[in-house]
Amino acid sequence: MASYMAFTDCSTSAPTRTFLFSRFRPRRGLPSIPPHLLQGLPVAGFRLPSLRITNSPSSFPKAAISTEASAMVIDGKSIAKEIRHEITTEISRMKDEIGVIPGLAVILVGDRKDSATYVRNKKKACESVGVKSYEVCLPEDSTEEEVLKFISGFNDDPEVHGILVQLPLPSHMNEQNILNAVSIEKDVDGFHPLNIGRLAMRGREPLFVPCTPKGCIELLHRCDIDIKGKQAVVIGRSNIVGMPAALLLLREDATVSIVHSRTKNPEEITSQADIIISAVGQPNMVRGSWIKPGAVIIDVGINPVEDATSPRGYRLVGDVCYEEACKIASAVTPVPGGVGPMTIAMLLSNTLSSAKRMHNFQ
Ligand SMILES: Nc1nc(=O)c2c([nH]1)NC[C@@H]1CN(c3ccc(C(=O)N[C@@H](CCC(=O)O)C(=O)O)cc3)C=[N+]21
Repeated sequence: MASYMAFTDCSTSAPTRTFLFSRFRPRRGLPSIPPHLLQGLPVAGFRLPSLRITNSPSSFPKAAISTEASAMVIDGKSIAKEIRHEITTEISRMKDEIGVIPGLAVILVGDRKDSATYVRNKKKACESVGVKSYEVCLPEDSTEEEVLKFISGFNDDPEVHGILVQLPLPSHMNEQNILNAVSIEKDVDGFHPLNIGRLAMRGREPLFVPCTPKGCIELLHRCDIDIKGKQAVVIGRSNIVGMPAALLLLREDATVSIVHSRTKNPEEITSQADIIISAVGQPNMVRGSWIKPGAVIIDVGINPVEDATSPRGYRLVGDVCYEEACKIASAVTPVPGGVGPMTIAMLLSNTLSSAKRMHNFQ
């Protein structure tokens, strides 16, 4: 337990090159070129780090970083932008062909500053792609019934294709009752037990997959990182990230372990992973020694740490000690600019799919 929680500060000052993997996505018909084969090729103004092919018994990772190794930074912000662009195109096509505009309703209860920021960002993102957003802000001391009344109104509103209740809710509310009330056809967060249940079952399809885990997998796909047959470790077992991330990796044919606060040897287990998804909310918990050389790291943590030199008085760091990870991993997501922007892109994507499904629009 102690070793799990122990972390030391590992400030993020390492200069790293930002690299948009998605540029390498093969266009139709072209074979996929694994990044490790692109050794030394100058691409889009960047050179890939020099990679050494090892004789690792597992086929992954083939590339271990040599000398002053520097992992490729998975640019979630650019990839999310590319996805928003694709969504914008689809939304205008739908509007032109059937006159439907996807709508997303967001319910915010209370005055947590971080929640207000997230909701503001979601609204901005909706505007940027042409999703119509409906926002309800209720005071902290609202009753559960009041929230349920708004959910029921949005459930019945044909212009609303997605409903999101910003979490966490005030402690006097029963989160389960509230999440259960969202119609599964509009559950763009994918938090309804029926959607999670289907996600957990082979041969069943959820209507929606939770946005953050979906964003993690989308990053791997868009970076041409194979998941099938790989050892994946998810750190954290929350309903909204860890658990669904593990289920998604399993659906992608990874061999999945979940490391959590009662795991006896988290470092030993994590250091065997080809892919690590960390979602615990402990700054710098995952140290270099937890990382197998060449592993791919998706860092979901967004942790404020004090920083007098920053204008806000704090800065955001992930769960993973970024500068150590950069020396050992083959690819790593930064915080901010990694998974966060993908979460919002996936929310827009789920809202678009919902509108398409409701109107039978392909
Ligand atoms: N029902 C519900 N659904 C959610 O999806 C949900 C939620 N409740 N409650 C809170 C968490 C958190 N979350 C984030 C979304 C985007 C960023 C994001 O875009 N972050 C940026 C900027 C961070 C900054 O600078 O403040 C980044 O990482 O680069 C972060 C966090 C969604 N959540």
